[in-house]
Amino acid sequence: MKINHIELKNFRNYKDCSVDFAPFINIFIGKNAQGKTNLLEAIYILSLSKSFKTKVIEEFIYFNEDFAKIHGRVNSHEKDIDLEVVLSKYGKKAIINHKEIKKTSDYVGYLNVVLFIPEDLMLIKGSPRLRRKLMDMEISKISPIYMYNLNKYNKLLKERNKYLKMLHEKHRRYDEYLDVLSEQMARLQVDLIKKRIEFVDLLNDISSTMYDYISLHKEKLRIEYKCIYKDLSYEGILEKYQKNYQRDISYSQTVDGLHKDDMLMSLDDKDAVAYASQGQQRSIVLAIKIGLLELIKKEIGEYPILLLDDVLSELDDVRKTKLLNLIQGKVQTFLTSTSIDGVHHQVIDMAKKIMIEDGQVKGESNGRE
Ligand SMILES: Nc1ncnc2c1ncn2[C@@H]1O[C@H](COP(=O)(O)OP(=O)(O)OP(=O)(O)O)[C@@H](O)[C@H]1O
Repeated sequence: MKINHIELKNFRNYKDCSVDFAPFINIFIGKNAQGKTNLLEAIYILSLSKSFKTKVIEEFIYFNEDFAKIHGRVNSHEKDIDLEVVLSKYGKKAIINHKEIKKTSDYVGYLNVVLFIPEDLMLIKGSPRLRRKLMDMEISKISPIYMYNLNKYNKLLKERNKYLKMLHEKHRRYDEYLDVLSEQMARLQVDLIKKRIEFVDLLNDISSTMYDYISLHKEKLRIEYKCIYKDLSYEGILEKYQKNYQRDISYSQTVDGLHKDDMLMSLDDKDAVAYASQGQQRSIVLAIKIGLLELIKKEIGEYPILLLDDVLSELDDVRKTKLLNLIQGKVQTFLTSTSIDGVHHQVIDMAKKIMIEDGQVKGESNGRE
């Protein structure tokens, strides 16, 4: 999978911009605050119709303009595809081959990306919400039905919490409507959790091998799904809900569910949250990101594209070299950097360099020029 070309209109600090990309490594080079990350963000939005930075649409639109447009030409499974996202005060429009797509789950999947940003280092020691977000995002890329059912589950969860709050405030006991919501949530969770477990098992297989390579065979990485339920059948999940109706009403909250699950990581069976050093955390995140590239390739038959925002400066020379070796000649990669002066690797030498200055492409060069 490759993105060959992008055009931006009124997107962030780009008034009008059009760039062709190289099939493997593209580096956006420029001083701070010139628009390198904005260009990466545009590719990301083209992929998922949402950003990794904000949900506020106005922030994407060039100051004082009415709309922003991102258009890209993608090649996937040897077919050319036109993707377009238009952002305005009326909302967001996602378009494939000039046809508007209403459901996000129908749009996602034509351009798959794996993103690696410095904040991802929080994945190990940060809140479980970050790890759930990673699982949900990545499974959604390979399974539109997962994304569709997860959205349904999240809507039901919101509705159930609102209802619990009302019951609590009016000092009422559970009723049939709470039964209906609980049944629907239990039914959806059976498949959603199964899919998460399958995904984490696969990620564990691939990422533990990657970790072994990155860490020079020092420790063994293990990733496991941590589920709140012991019995994963529909009846088992529903019974747990029914047993805890009174507790949920008094907390005005659905205490159990996949929205509380987690992904556990350990090194030589020691919990990474408690014991992993900074360097080990970097290696785990790197192993997970490379693992995701391989996992997506396994599921859909093509490598996704890789977006690295300011990541080279976060990695030491050994990890940098390992990463560049692994993606060399396989994965179309976009990276941002203020300078590549200190980075010595043939991947960097051969890359397409795109100079960014004040929301404009000020120069392009290929290879060793
Ligand atoms: N809606 C917008 N309209 C115009 N300019 C914007 C808009 N949103 C962001 N910008 C500008 O974009 C610039 C930031 O761009 P970006 O985050 O891509 O920088 P960068 O080149 O990646 O820098 P760094 O190296 O510091 O990360 C800022 O100058 C900001 O004011």
